[in-house]
Amino acid sequence: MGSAAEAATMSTHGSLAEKKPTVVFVLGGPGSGKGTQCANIVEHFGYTHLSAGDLLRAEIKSGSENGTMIQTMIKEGKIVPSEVTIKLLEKAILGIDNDKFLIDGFPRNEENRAAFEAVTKIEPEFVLFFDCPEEEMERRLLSRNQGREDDNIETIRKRFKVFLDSSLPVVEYYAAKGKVKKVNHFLMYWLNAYTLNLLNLISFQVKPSIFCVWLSD
Ligand SMILES: Nc1ncnc2c1ncn2[C@@H]1O[C@H](COP(=O)(O)OP(=O)(O)O)[C@@H](O)[C@H]1O
Ligand SMILES: O=c1ccn([C@@H]2O[C@H](COP(=O)(O)OP(=O)(O)O)[C@@H](O)[C@H]2O)c(=O)[nH]1
Repeated sequence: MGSAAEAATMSTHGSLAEKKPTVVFVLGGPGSGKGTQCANIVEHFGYTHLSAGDLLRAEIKSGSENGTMIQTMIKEGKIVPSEVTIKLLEKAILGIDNDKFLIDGFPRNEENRAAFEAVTKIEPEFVLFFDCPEEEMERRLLSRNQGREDDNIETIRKRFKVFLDSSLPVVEYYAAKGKVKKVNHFLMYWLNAYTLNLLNLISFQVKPSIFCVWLSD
């Protein structure tokens, strides 16, 4: 289960490939601020924010047949099989009358990435990458207070490892294609004041390399 080829053959009604929305992937470690900044971005620009994690948590709540499996994977900090997450993303995108989406927290590994491209034929416009040190992410997650079952120190450590081993290679893949706009945590401390700069980065499509000089450590 879960290969890109298998995902490509699953029923997708072909509609996402037809809709061809603009997609921006928002990536970063657990607690790096993806959700927080997506909320800022949608407030000012015409994007719809889709959090893959929120879609999976809603699926658990809905009592679907996959609910128990998803719950176990999230508790363990593991990555849910691509076909499950991609189906939820597809359903959400097709059900929303917009053509610009911020996809937050996906793709989380190479297999997610390859399966999404195989199924949807969509390449992201670019990737917004929130780069934040582990100790800062840990501090934030432990005080996030959203009652999440995975915001405990044991699962957090597992999620950090999965991020380093499986998710960073996805960022590197897109960086090699010149598609990554990196925002570092020093900027994020000031992000409320600097939100407009972040938004300009998106709306004017400034070359990532210029911003990497400005934004990175
Ligand atoms: N720049 C920041 N400085 C301090 N705390 C932040 C910052 N951005 C987000 N947070 C807080 O950190 C926690 C994790 O942020 P969140 O956006 O949920 O991260 P992610 O979606 O990447 O897991 C939240 O409680 C949020 O309020
Ligand atoms: O595409 C995704 C997105 C999320 N998850 C699972 O959902 C959890 C929480 O992800 P989310 O993006 O909501 O939170 P973050 O870890 O970034 O704080 C992850 O650890 C994974 O177990 C997943 O399997 N695939």
